Amino acid sequence: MPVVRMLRQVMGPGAQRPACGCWAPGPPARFLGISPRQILADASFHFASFSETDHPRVLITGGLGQLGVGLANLLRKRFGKDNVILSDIRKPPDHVFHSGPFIYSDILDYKNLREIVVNNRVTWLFHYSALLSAVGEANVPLARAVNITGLHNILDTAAEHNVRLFVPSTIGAFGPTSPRNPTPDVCIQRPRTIYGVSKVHAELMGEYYHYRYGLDFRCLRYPGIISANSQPGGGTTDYAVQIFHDAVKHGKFECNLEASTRLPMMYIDDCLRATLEVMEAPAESLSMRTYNINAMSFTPEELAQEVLKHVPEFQITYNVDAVRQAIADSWPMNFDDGNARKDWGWKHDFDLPELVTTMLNFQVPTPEWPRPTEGL
Ligand SMILES: NC(=O)c1ccc[n+]([C@@H]2O[C@H](COP(=O)([O-])OP(=O)(O)OC[C@H]3O[C@@H](n4cnc5c(N)ncnc54)[C@H](O)[C@@H]3O)[C@@H](O)[C@H]2O)c1
Ligand SMILES: C[C@@H](O)[C@H](N)C(=O)O
Repeated sequence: MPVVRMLRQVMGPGAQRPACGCWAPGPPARFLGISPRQILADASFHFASFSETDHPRVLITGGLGQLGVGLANLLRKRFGKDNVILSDIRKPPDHVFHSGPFIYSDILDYKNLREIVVNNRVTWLFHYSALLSAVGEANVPLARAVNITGLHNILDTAAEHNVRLFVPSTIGAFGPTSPRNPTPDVCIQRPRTIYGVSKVHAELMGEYYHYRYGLDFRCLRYPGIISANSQPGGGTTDYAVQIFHDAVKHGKFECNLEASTRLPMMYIDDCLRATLEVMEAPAESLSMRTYNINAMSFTPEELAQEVLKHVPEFQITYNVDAVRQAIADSWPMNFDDGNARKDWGWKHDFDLPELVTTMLNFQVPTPEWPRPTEGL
């Protein structure tokens, strides 16, 4: 069988005529380096996998960060424990290792990625590996490798094996010349961090692979995400997580952003639900492939006022970190997510008062009120 015909079988008819109606003559050149024998083996594997199960077979990269374990919990409830594989380059804690499949995966290792996708018959991939805004500025070469080269490996693997791909973007994909209040889906994007540049690159490359090769690419721009039982990975919005721990433990908090710095934020349960909802949305409902999502927007001062309602002795002081402040000053203050609400029915559950109550309840579990399972 000619190589091109076999590749079309692997990628399916959607690969030839994507939603845009343009013709996608074939996969990227890297695919054509595969031997025909290998393609044949992979092709029969795919056909078997689609007929065997209604549930997607999921891989999460970078799954041991702030968001990945919560996402795995949510998806395992929905699709079954064994259908969701968490992966990372770090060693998982015991409770994560025993909660479902976990494997080592370095997204910079293209061959290993392909093996994982083929051997596990992966049909959905959530690509969470990244260096966030502040740690990215501290190590630009590593951020460039992980966030850009790693993304290329993911895109090629997903396109080659007909995998539906979710890549999160961020408020950090906008910059000082973007409209900031509110920031619409489509506007000027000239971020000034390597993190932001890599995320704009991811948005554009994913959309390009969609139109050119039929890749089922879906992307949400997340606000700063707030979670109680997972630590943030070195971003500009991390203060909005740490404040709750310090309020309960010490009754005070030293903030590394100025009191008036307004940023869009979201509770983790809303973020993970949005992620599942956009992945399950019918393709016809998606007028775009990259959407803003939003829930609330506040300053450190406003957050502190809300905390004060629950912790009357709470005090906030400010010791501004120049790097984080410059980043925050270039980001959106409010996010316009009207398209997500219109196209696939996005609706957040948590506003600021519910967020603060929930976060503080997590910090002080009582015997009568068992700790809820976050991210489910
Ligand atoms: N948390 C937020 O507030 C937020 C907001 C917007 C977007 N996002 C996006 O969501 C995704 C997940 O965010 P997070 O907060 O969980 O990030 P995180 O920094 O907490 O976790 C990232 C994970 O990637 C892993 N990683 C690093 N290099 C890797 C490599 N070479 N191969 C495989 N894994 C590697 C790390 O070990 C880490 O566990 C990221 O893409 C991030 O940009 C997060
Ligand atoms: C906003 C988001 O992308 C991340 N929390 C950061 O601050 O870098």
